[in-house]
Formats: sequence, C-alpha cells, structure tokens
Amino acid sequence: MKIGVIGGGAWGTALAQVAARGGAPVTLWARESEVVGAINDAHENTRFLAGVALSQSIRATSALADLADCDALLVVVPAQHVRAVLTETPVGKTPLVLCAKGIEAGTRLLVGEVARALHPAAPIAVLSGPTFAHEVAAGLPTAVTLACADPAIGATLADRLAGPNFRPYASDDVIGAEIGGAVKNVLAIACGVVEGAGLGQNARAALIARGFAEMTRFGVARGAQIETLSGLSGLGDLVLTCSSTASRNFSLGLGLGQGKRAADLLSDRLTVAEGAFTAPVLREAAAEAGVDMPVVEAVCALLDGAEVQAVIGALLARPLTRE
Ligand SMILES: NC(=O)C1=CN([C@@H]2O[C@H](COP(=O)(O)OP(=O)(O)OC[C@H]3O[C@@H](n4cnc5c(N)ncnc54)[C@H](O)[C@@H]3O)[C@@H](O)[C@H]2O)C=CC1
Ligand SMILES: O=C(CO)COP(=O)(O)O
Repeated sequence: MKIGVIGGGAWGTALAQVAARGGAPVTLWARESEVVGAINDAHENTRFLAGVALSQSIRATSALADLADCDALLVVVPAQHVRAVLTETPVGKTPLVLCAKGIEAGTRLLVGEVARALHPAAPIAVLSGPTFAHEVAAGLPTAVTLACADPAIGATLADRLAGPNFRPYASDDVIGAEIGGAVKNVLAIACGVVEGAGLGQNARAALIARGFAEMTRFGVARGAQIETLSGLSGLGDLVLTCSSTASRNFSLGLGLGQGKRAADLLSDRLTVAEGAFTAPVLREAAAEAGVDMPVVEAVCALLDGAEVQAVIGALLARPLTRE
C-alpha cells in the first residue's frame, strides 16, 4: 500500500517517517521548494522538523499530480488550507486520512467534512491523538485514534501505519475524533494563559476538566460519541497539549497570559497554532448549536486583545452552577 502525505510541516514529515518504516515508499508533497530539496538531498526537513534523519524511501515533491499513484493519502496541511490543496489533488476513490486539527472558517466545517464535499467518492478517515511530531519522529511510544466509517478500510489503514511504537486504535466515530482535536487546541491556549498569568496548578486542572465539559457538550451536539471524546483524540490530546510548552497552542496562551498582544505573538510565527484560527469559528459553531462554551469565549476575547485579568475575572464571576 503506497502512502502519500500532503503537507511537509512537522506532523506531515513525522507521519511520512511512520509510513516509511521498513523502507516502504512514501511520496510527500511539500509547499516549500526548499523543504522538497532538503528532504530529497539531505533526508532532513530542516525547516519544520530539524535534526531528524528521515528514511531514504521518502521522496518529496512539489507536484500534487505525483500523488496520483498512491493507495491512501494522509492530509496534513493546516485546517484553513485543506480545501485549497485538496481541490488541486488527484483523489478519485483513494482513501483520505485527515490529520489536521481544526474547523474551516466561513463554512464551519470540520476538515473531514471539507474533504467529503470535495471528493465524495473517497472514503474518509481521521487520525488524531496525543502526538507531538518530534516524539513520533524519534520513535517514542505513541497511540492514536484512527476513525473510519468503513471498518475494513480503517483496519487496513491501521495495519499499514502501525509499528512497535505507533499504535492506532480503531473507531467508527469520525466526527468525534475530529472534534476532540479541534477543540483541544483552543483549550490548550487557555491553559497556557493560566501558566503565563501565574494562576497555579489548581486553576489549570480546573480548566482542563471544565474545558473537557465544553468539548463534550459541543461534541455531543454535533453527533460525537462520548467514548471518543474521553479517548485518545479528545481527553488524551487535551491533557498533552494543556501540560507542555512543546505545544504551540499552549505557548501562544503562555504569551497572552504574560500580557503580550496576540497580533505580535502570531505575526512572526513560522509554525501553525491552529487554536487561534479555530477559536472564533468554534465560538460561532457553538452559538449555532446552542452550546455554552465560556472557556472558548474567553480565549476569543484574549485573541481579540482583551486584558487578561478582566477576562479571568469575568470567567470566575459567572453564576455558580451544577457540575
Ligand atoms: N506538529 C504536531 O506535533 C502536530 C500537528 N498536528 C496538526 O497537523 C497540521 C499541520 O501542522 P504541522 O505539520 O505541525 O505544521 P507546521 O507548523 O510544522 O508547518 C506549517 C505548515 O503549514 C503549511 N502552510 C503554510 N501556508 C500554507 C498554505 N497557504 N497552503 C498550504 N499549506 C500551508 C506549511 O507548508 C507547513 O507544512 C495542523 O492542523 C496541526 O494541528 C497534529 C498533530 C501533531
Ligand atoms: O496536536 C498536537 C499534539 O497532539 C500538537 O499540538 P500543538 O499544535 O499545540 O503544538
């Protein structure tokens, strides 16, 4: 089974490395010509995943047409670019595995829904979970949710990607797997704020638990299964990204909590902090679904430039309620 990877950022490169285990051929499409050159010439993605010696069986390309002979395509460009890139990709009936975490601005569609609308004949799967790219690329033990409505296709993909230190767990809940990854990025920003503002470990734990309640309310309203939200792609990823400065979303929140301006923190980023794009779309989607998401609203306010203490004060001043 020949795997194609669309997206040469840190995560696309790490997943290409996973798929290339044992010398299996992998084609990796990258947008930047210097990334394509560095991978083909030096077997390293010096821009997005420096220091990792990549398998020689990964061949990088700047031409989406080169993915035409692949048996499955992993889609790993940031969520806001999935539509543009998939529009240009030869897909047909090839299974698409969505690995980006976010909701499309404007349409409020999850990336799997974008893919399904563009390529209705392609089976859709979602790979999501607690997966820092640098750890996966280093071969450290990692488990993910691999969700696909068709169990046979899901099992084939899981078998192809699994390795001694990379364990996909099967699910048929594509929506649930997507919602966990999209929402946790916004909550990770909130946890970074707590750290940056020096609010303590109690506050962070409370935020993880109350944030998870928001994720669950929203997920259930959109048809997700609670078991998925409390699994690897939901709670698992929430715990990871709410606890570590290795998370770009947590780091963004850390800066906000220290009083830096969102515009300044975002302006010179080379890498993506998806939560900053997802937050306003999630706020709209939650309002549309009639779901209360106060932590998400607080993150939106901070991204819009509100003052940290005022936002935290307003969160804590909400009327007392039942858990
Ligand atoms: N880095 C990680 O540890 C993980 C990332 N993800 C998700 O994977 C997705 C990709 O993130 P990373 O690989 O980390 O990216 P990255 O932050 O390492 O690199 C940025 C990526 O964005 C791409 N890009 C920028 N502008 C673009 C455009 N106009 N059109 C298409 N692509 C464009 C760049 O080519 C590059 O591939 C995100 O949704 C992220 O949430 C998921 C799990 C782990
Ligand atoms: O999704 C991730 C880990 O599962 C990566 O998190 P960040 O995008 O916040 O770095």
